[in-house]
Amino acid sequence: MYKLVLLRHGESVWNKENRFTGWKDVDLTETGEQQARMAGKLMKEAGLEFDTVYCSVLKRALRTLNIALEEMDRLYLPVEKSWRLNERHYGALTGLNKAETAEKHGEEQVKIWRRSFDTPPPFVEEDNEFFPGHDPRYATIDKNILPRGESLALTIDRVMPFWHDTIRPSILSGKRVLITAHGNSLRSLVKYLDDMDNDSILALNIPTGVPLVYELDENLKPIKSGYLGDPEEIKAMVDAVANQGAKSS
Ligand SMILES: O=C(O)[C@@H](CO)OP(=O)(O)O
Repeated sequence: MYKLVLLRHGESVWNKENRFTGWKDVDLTETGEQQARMAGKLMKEAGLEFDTVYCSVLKRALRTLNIALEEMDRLYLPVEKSWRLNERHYGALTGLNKAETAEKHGEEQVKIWRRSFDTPPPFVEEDNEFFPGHDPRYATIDKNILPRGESLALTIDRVMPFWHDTIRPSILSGKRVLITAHGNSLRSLVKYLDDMDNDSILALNIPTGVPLVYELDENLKPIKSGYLGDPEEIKAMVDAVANQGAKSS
């Protein structure tokens, strides 16, 4: 039996401002830092140990990871960072307020953009500030594979090679793995692990800063999974994520 822990970053500045974030590299809020500390505390109390960690290259995930590892006194653990674990790229929606976008385009359209399986947001052109080709951290990646906007399906297409080539072999070699990433890159992994169909993934919302622990069999099929922490609080956090696309009035 293998254990795998998935951790979404704590609340970010743009989560708080209810803005489509994607690849914009925003920092944690104070609440986000507290959530990261709590995540570390819960993992420590649960007796979880890790041999290696995988994280996106965005600071909200990296800082969440560092705070949680500090809480566990495990800052020394090796961390492999990959752009493939980044949040899905929100294209031309990046930076827009989700409630205002719902006022303008309707809640249904915002739900389609946020949660449908394969409808991408409008793409950005290469001269747009949110095209990742301008960011030095992506300088070694072929411009043609850098996203200009992604549906969940497109996100899955770039997350899963990292799972198959790197994370899966690492787990199968006996390493205890923590993955710190984002709402939609983690939804991609959960969809795969739990073998969810394209409709049921629509309803899946992952709360910020709450460790999700999987027990996996020898073929990495889930035996069981669950969040660490108070179930009622977690439910409220999940509902809050789902409701981010509601009109404010
Ligand atoms: O804005 C984003 O990048 C993501 C995560 O915060 O939002 P959503 O839950 O709407 O996909």
